[in-house]
Amino acid sequence: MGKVTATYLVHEKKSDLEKKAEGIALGLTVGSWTDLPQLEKEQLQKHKGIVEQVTVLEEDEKANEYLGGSRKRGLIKISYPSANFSPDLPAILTTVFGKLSLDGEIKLVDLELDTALASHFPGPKYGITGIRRQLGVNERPLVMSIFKGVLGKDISFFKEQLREQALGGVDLVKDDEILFDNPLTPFEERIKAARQVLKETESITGEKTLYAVNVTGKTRNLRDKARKAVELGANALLFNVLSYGPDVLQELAEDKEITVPIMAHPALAGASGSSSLYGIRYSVLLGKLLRLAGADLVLFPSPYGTVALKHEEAIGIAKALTEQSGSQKKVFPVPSAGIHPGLVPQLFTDFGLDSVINAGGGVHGHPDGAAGGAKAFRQAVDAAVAGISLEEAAKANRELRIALELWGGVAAK
Ligand SMILES: CSCCC(=O)C(=O)COP(=O)(O)O
Ligand SMILES: [Mg+2]
Repeated sequence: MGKVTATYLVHEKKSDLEKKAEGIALGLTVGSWTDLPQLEKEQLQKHKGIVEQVTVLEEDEKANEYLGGSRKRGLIKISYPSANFSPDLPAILTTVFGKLSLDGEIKLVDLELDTALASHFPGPKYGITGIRRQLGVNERPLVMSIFKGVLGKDISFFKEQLREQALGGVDLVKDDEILFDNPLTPFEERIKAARQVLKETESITGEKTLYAVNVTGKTRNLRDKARKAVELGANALLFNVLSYGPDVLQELAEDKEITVPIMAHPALAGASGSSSLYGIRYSVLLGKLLRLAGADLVLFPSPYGTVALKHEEAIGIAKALTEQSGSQKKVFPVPSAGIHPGLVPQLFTDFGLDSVINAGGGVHGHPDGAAGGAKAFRQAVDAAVAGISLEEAAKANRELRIALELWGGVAAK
């Protein structure tokens, strides 16, 4: 019989951790157990949660101080039989962390699906290899930029900004996640305009650029909107996955007519992932779950910029996206937020060749404009891959030199 196994970090005031674990395993499955007649116990056996492991950890002084008293701390691992739920993310999440997420100091820190259950989640359609194949770029991290300041501007502004970014040499350009359908830059117009601009820039640079259009609006319209985007020539989609739920992403990712990579934005993730006591660990929320749901690229805050995650958390997300996981394709990690060319060597050290360097302000804020900003990033990436320091590379690369003068450089640790 198949199963899903969840690991929780608990800070427990009252019971010992073994008792707590047994309470969860029963409470989330068959409920009360001990008072039932033998026959009923046997019938329920196949539905009962199993406590797989309880690991007692040292108490955390900071957590105790915050919670106002001593707490037993530990990891509890419980498996839930597949007989209890249908093979979809809403059912799995409700089983392992539905009511439980409301029950005191408990955080979901890992989730493992056995092979039978995982077979219901094909994962990314394209992943790292598929996207590299589309772009014809294999030897370096990709560079992505973000439209900025488009709100209140019309389609000619959008086209000009796209042209600059693409001429500077970025591999992908994405809408900002806060750009929704609007009269000045309507969804379909953006796609058509991008198609025309990127055809022109490719004829100049010889390089392909993907544009990820933000698929937004009511859930009931998303699939048709995404299909229409593809029909109009969109070559990637951006999706605010947590505003809708991972199952909605899965619906888009598995649709046979949606034949372009999907980029997942982490908007709202902090509400579930930022606490050390509650919620869902980022490596599960933005890593495992989004890979299961079929994201081809996942954005998350890097450890360095304006909105920063702890180093181990950012690495944990990237690991969940890229480690071997059955037959699922690997997903591009996109560490983001406040990124400038001076951070590239450190990002390359942390996230490696198979990652995407992504920036908005760090491209548009360049004194030479977005084209200069994009060039500075490409120069920094080439230097990092060649093992040349940014200072050395800046001697021969004007745009990089200007960027370093403005934002500084950070030597990789
Ligand atoms: C919080 S990760 C997503 C990054 C993002 O959407 C963004 O707009 C970053 O812009 P920046 O100017 O900080 O590069
Ligand atoms: Mg943004």
